[in-house]
Amino acid sequence: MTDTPAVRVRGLRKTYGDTLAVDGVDLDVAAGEVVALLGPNGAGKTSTIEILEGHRDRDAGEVRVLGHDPARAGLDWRTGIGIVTQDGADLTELTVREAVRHFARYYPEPRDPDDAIELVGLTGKADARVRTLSGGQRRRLDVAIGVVGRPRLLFLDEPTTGFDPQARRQFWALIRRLAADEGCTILLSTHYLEEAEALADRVAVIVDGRIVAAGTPATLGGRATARTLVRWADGRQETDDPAALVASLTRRYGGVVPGLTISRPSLEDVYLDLIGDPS
Ligand SMILES: Nc1ncnc2c1ncn2[C@@H]1O[C@H](COP(=O)(O)OP(=O)(O)OP(=O)(O)O)[C@@H](O)[C@H]1O
Repeated sequence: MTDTPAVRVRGLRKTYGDTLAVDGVDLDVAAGEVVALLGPNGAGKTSTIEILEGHRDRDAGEVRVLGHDPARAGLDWRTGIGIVTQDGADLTELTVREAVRHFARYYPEPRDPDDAIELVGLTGKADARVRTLSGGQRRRLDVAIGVVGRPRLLFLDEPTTGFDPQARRQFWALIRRLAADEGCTILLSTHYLEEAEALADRVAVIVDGRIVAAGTPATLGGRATARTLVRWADGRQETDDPAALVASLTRRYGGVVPGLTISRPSLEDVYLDLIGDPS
């Protein structure tokens, strides 16, 4: 990692008419880091990401992406960035290989398009027309297009929507490889808590256009220091010292404690708490 952050955002604001979509977001992403944006529908994740990509204007705030303001940055800057949007481009009549080749031409040192297709597991569909792909296969193509230019910084807006569980695991492996082997910085949004937990060095939770919590998946919202819930066949207790409680239960039962489970709040528990879910 270098000292210059890949992304530095201060006081970002964006309104659409009367809707305040982004309300004073501060965000730093260090070079080489994987950061996940979490938040309910309409929280402002896509608006934030699209401003960082240079695809949307902002109303206020400082934004630096790879050291430049995306609202004014040139072609050189753009070639350092990979983008996977929620919608994807309209490529229906091209084949998968033609589509990836087309985008590879925009970059000075692209990957071999066939390598990018292989990275996302679409080799068997390289000659298929884009319109014939399933939803999950189409999303994989979007990811291939996002990484074909060997970006230093990759934006992924809900990249695994529609993926089957195996495809999601393969995608996670790809993201880890890009981060670990190529030093690629990654900012992604996702609704899958397990995806954030599997991939992100840090997560930021956005609600109503504001970041309400940020931290590592293990520590977000005080998760690491939250009390442990110990449950057994005929009781339950929250405790700071689960080992002592289990030892005393073991003595009480004279051996195996029936129905014993020990749990900390999951990332999903913490997240639902942060977004104010009453259930
Ligand atoms: N082009 C637009 N015109 C008007 N309002 C918009 C536009 N784009 C977004 N909004 C509004 O801005 C708010 C934030 O939307 P945004 O798409 O950034 O949220 P999000 O967190 O990405 O949501 P999701 O998880 O559903 O993708 C929402 O209230 C949305 O309706």
